[in-house]
Amino acid sequence: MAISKRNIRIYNRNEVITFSKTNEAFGELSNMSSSFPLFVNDIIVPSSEALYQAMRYSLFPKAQNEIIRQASPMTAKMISKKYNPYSRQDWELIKLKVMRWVMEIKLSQHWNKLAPILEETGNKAIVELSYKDQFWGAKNIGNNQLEGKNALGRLWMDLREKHVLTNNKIECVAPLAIAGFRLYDHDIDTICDEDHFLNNEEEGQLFAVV
Ligand SMILES: Nc1nc(O)c(N)c(N[C@@H]2O[C@H](COP(=O)(O)O)[C@@H](O)[C@H]2O)n1
Repeated sequence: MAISKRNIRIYNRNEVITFSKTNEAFGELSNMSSSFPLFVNDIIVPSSEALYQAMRYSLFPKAQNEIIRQASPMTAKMISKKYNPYSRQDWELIKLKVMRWVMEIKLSQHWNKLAPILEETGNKAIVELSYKDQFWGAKNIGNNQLEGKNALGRLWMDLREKHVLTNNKIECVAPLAIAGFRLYDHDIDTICDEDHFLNNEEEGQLFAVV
């Protein structure tokens, strides 16, 4: 799909942190990672990709359910494609806000894993390296240059600056003020990190007392 030239960035590949495949360096930052399930309205959503795609159909619970049932983030995206004609009409206008909301939940609920990874990126630009997606990522244009809007990388950089570098953990994520922002026919609650996902050390301590 052609994208407007506004907000396009060019990065020198040698000067930035890139992520692409989930099993490679910084792959945790990809929405295609299945290691970061999310907890929304008492529902476990297997990946950030599934949550983002499900919100595209926030008035169509059947599509949401089929997307959220997928353990594989890529399959969730593929299932979502099938329902594209039933997308929210305002999707192109709200999708960046929705992605930001999803990423805040991911960072908040997996702070112990993700904050150190974002810290490790220092003050370098973070870029989602893509073969074709110049909206969410940037692609190789030769001469060690990457070109794209890199929306996902830029959202991570903003979260890094506002929360990680200032050690300002996100405790609660408010729902977006968007009409019909619903999951399975219910309004979305403010989502507070109540340790739904204990890390191994915390789990060990819990079991040690009983
Ligand atoms: N692995 C992968 N393959 C693609 O073909 C992609 N376009 C992406 N990008 C990710 O897809 C999500 C956005 O989906 P929409 O194009 O808005 O439906 C987002 O998670 C991108 O990071 N990844």
